[in-house]
Amino acid sequence: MEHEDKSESLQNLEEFHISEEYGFVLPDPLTELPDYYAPWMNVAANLPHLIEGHQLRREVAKMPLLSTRYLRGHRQLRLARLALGFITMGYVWQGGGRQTVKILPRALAVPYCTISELLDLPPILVYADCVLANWKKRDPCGPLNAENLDILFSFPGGDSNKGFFLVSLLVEAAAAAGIKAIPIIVNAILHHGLCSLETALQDVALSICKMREAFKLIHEGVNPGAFFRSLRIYLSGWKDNFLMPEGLVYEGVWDSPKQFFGGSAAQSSTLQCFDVLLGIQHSAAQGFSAEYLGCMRDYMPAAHRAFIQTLASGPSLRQFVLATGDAGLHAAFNKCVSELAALRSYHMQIATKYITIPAGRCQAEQQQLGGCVHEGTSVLSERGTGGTGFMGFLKAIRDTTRKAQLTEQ
Ligand SMILES: Nc1ccc(Cl)cc1-c1cn[nH]n1
Repeated sequence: MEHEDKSESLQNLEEFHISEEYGFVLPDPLTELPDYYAPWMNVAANLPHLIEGHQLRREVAKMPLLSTRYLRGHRQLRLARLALGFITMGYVWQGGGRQTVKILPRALAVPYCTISELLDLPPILVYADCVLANWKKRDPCGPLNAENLDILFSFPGGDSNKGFFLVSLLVEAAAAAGIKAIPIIVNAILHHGLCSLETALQDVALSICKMREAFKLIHEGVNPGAFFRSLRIYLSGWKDNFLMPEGLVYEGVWDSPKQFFGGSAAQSSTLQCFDVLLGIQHSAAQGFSAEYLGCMRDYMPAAHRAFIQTLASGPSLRQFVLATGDAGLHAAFNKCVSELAALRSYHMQIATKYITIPAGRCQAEQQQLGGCVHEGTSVLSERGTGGTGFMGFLKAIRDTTRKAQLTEQ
């Protein structure tokens, strides 16, 4: 397809399930399903209580095998997937990683895999579930801000769940203005609109700066110990995880166990979108494979994956800016790169506070008291929620981002 055609297809963000106001966030997620699905919704709504009371596995064993035929439309499918995803993670990790299970019962596995196939997403909780679709406004007419938001489902870990998922949501919402500028950028390249291009790049840079500002809310919203000891465990996956070396059997779906990565910020379409826009290509780095980021696209909603792929196959912004030799465009492009690098540096600071430092304390406890509750999950203390060598991963992508600056003309 010629660049012109691609530009046309990128102009209509709605076609890619992207909202001008919310970006990749699912606007106005549903909060209820038809009463037929009450067995799912009741368990998902009471997950922290059921897990802490060691009652979840018993409740799942009682769950009927429900048909997915009464689910209507994208939002009902997303809500059903969200509920089943939370229950699945709770079911697998309720022992904190020490008493893992090998089989997901069919009452969960069959509908979860059916819905996941319809949405072209893996049968494991992903960023698009727990961040992009796990929210509601307290006052529907009110603003999208921390005071007017709540989450739909939680794991054990108290209010830190709400803080973690809602701060991530606000980071994604801050990106909306930058994502909205992408079709303008592509159009400007194809029609040599240098002024509109410079303005659109300034919008992208400002949007990324606002993402970092939103990220700062994590300090008041999330307790490091609650995140490290609890929430993080429930976001873990069963691929490259020594606690579940073979993966998980999805009873009634596949005979052999399957492996899937845990939730990760690498599943954010926003970050991969800005990388593609700016021509930033990440390679292999300590603790994670080069194809990991590519693989994470399979953990994004299909329409968002398609947007990134269409953008990647379009004209190169980097080459265009270089070819113009325009100082204003050069500066605006580099401002986008420096803001993205600053966001990634900040992410490293947050990971240090919420994973590296608590992990060090946990290991010190192990040595002194002979038992840190997470000794069975020590591999995760070296890794982020997505099961990767997380600090090496974060540093590598931050450093690659920094190197993407256009050098002096
Ligand atoms: N913010 C997030 C939100 C959801 C999930 Cl699943 C993962 C993360 C994450 C992991 N590492 N940094 N952020």
